[in-house]
Amino acid sequence: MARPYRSVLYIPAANARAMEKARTLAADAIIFDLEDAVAPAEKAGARELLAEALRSDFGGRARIVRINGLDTEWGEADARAFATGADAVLVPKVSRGEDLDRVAALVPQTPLWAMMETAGGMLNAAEIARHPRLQAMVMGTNDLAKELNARFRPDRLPMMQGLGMCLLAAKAHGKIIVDGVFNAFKDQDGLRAECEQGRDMGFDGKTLIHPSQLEIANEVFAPSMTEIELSRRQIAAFEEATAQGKGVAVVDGKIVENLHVATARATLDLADAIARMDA
Ligand SMILES: CC(C)(COP(=O)(O)OP(=O)(O)OC[C@H]1O[C@@H](n2cnc3c(N)ncnc32)[C@H](O)[C@@H]1OP(=O)(O)O)[C@@H](O)C(=O)NCCC(=O)NCCSC(=O)C[C@H](O)C(=O)O
Ligand SMILES: [Mg+2]
Repeated sequence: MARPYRSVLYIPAANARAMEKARTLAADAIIFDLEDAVAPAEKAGARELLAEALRSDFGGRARIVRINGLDTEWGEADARAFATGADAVLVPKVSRGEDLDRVAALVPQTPLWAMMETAGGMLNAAEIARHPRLQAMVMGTNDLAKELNARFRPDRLPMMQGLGMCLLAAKAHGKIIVDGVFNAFKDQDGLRAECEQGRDMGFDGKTLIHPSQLEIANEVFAPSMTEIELSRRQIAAFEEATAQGKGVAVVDGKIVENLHVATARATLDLADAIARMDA
């Protein structure tokens, strides 16, 4: 990853004040939402407001625009309006690779992100992940729960199969993947637990709905000082072992092989990218 995606904050594109506030918030990326967070009567106005907002600077924050589906009356105009000027266009409710083709044609120069939030999308995750224009997947756990008629549980058991299938697909094709939102935005302990679970599974970060969620996501999805220090020692020990003609080193009583060194280097690369982002 050339940049971190620890915290990916949704902002309704009809909310001028929140968009202005975003320029000062510690979000790695912002999803400007034209879809579910904007009422039908506000869609056209939100599109214009967002186009104007994107003409000025959001610092190093990645600017993602979530358009309406092309099966709605707004989708095509959204895609045309943000064919340039955003860092990516996020397509809602992607169920097959071909759902990305039409948007790709309307937006020829901008990377695509896909909302993974339908039962079909889970089943076709590999086909979607291998789409040549796709850069990232975003879990849409609210829509997925609705389609599955699943209940929200702290352990997210009903979501696990879908989360796992999308993770496997994204990792197999080298794509970024960001976890779904935690709806109870005043529950900091619940958010931390869900971030920890997502980090343990391998997600690159979490989508968020409120600024109060940024700090926890940024902390949980960043390498800790302990992980950074261990990575440095693993790399040094492995290089020393290699210089002595050995293929394996031992650090803290655990073996270190070249695959562990690859993980250690990725950890340090991410820490560097975060330091650049926070500078
Ligand atoms: C949830 C909210 C409606 C709460 O809004 P509000 O009551 O205004 O919150 P606060 O009074 O606590 O706000 C304090 C200040 O923070 C600013 N604010 C609030 N939210 C945001 C935000 N998302 N980004 C930037 N700034 C924000 C307020 O303007 C206040 O600022 P100030 O006046 O200067 O003090 C609201 O947070 C909200 O609308 N959140 C986003 C909701 C959203 O985008 N939903 C759609 C995406 S989720 C989804 O669809 C996922 C997926 O598709 C799925 O299926 O799961
Ligand atoms: Mg959704």
